[in-house]
Amino acid sequence: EATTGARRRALKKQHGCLPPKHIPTKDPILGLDRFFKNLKAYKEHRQLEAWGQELTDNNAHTIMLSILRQTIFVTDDPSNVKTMLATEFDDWSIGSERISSMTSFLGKGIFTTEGAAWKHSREMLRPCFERSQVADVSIMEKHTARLIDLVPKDGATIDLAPLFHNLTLDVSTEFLFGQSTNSLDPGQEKSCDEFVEAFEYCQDPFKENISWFSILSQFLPDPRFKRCIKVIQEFIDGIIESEIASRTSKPDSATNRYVFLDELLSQTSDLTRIRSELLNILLAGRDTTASLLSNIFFELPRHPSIVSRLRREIAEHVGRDPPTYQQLKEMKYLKAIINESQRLYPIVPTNSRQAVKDTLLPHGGGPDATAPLFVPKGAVVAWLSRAMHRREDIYGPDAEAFNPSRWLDGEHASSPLRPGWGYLPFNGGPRICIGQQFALTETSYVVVRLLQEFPVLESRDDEPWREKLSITVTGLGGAKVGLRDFGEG
Ligand code: HEM
Repeated sequence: EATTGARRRALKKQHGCLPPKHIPTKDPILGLDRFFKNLKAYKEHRQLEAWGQELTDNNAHTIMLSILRQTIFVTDDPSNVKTMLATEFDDWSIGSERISSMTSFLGKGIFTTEGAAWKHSREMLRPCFERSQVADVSIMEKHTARLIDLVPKDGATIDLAPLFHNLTLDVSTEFLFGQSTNSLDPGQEKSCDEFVEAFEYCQDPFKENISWFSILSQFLPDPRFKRCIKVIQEFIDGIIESEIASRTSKPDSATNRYVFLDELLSQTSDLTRIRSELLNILLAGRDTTASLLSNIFFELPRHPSIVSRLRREIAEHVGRDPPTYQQLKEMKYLKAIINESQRLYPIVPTNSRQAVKDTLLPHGGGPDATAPLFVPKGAVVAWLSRAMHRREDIYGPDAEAFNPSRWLDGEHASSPLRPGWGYLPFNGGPRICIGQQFALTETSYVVVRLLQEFPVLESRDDEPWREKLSITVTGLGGAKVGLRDFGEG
């Protein structure tokens, strides 16, 4: 029997692996200097940039770091990411940390499981998403119209970000549960405020204020967290029960609206399972789409010529009526704008996987990190989509600029752009975002409707984009704009 060491040496030799570029810390035991550097960057809202800078400073696309006694590899190399997410999918776990921290809040569902349990979730949910695609647009009009009602039409400054947040919550709950939180409707009694507050509390581990106390409190019991979980569970259970009751009282054809929960009820009768899947999807789909919309409305008013071209496309494809699903799909420039926003500001800007056995990555070894890399069982590899999306060797020398034309063949110096695994807003491989189409439809719909409604769109903020980082990232400054409608005449 070969020892682990001998086996590993043989594996490295066989594949020509070289040692990684290890970035030393001043504190060699805990790596505390790096920890404090990260904390400082986080507080200054430039953590993502600082991580990317670490790669640039070391002139390598893959490095090895030690933080608080944990060794992690950091990469912005597309072939490494492809290996973890697709080619060698079975060698990689979503990580014990993610599973334990998120299961307590979301339960076991598509986002928090792996292996056979995850496969089962994915198979059960896929048809629900496929069937929902065309129906989405009808849900969106009602909520978008409410958002438009709340926007001042005389050019007064408004931050659209909180409204997008409410919009995606109202749309997601209507789509998933058949009952909307209606947070944008001033006339509705807010019966779900308690649920919304509890859901938001559980989602943000640092409660937006990272400090010594908030870090320490991660290790202390949190009675409020427990109370919030109870509120969330009771709220969803109530919805599931009322949906079951309405299914029994009405035959299938009595309602023609699409409800995800109905689809799910026809696949399983396990209520705990249904509750968990709904929460998993609500978490995955809500803030992400709201942040994407905010980022688009951060950039658009800063680029009047891009807005003019988009308006021409809307006029040609849609006119003044609300867009159909088919029309949205045909709008190439709109798609290029969404792509470009997700390139510069990917909503899931960094992610990681943990090796479930000794394994290999194609790059990361040797002084220039281009030789194969040996990764021991248990090691964590983080990838930086934000840094990868700004690589000049993939996107050209203007990689830091917002320029949707780069996505249109023949319109940019690096055309045709085919970034492959160098562009990953929704990840790739078997765990690719299952709600991608839903998110793109919702985003496209809202962009088109707002531009149709408001011929004037002005920026009211000259700050650069800065990050507000939690599990996902959103723009700290939101989307402050001034809008004017067509007026009375
Ligand atoms: C702009 C919006 C969105 C972005 C950027 C986004 C991004 C992502 C990414 C990067 C992942 C992979 C996470 C990982 O494996 O570590 C993911 C997974 C997932 N997303 Fe999205 N997402 C968006 C919207 C949505 C929407 C609207 C839904 C549902 C309505 C949704 C449902 C999911 C689910 C259920 C998963 C887990 C899939 C699995 O593990 O098999 N997402 N998303």
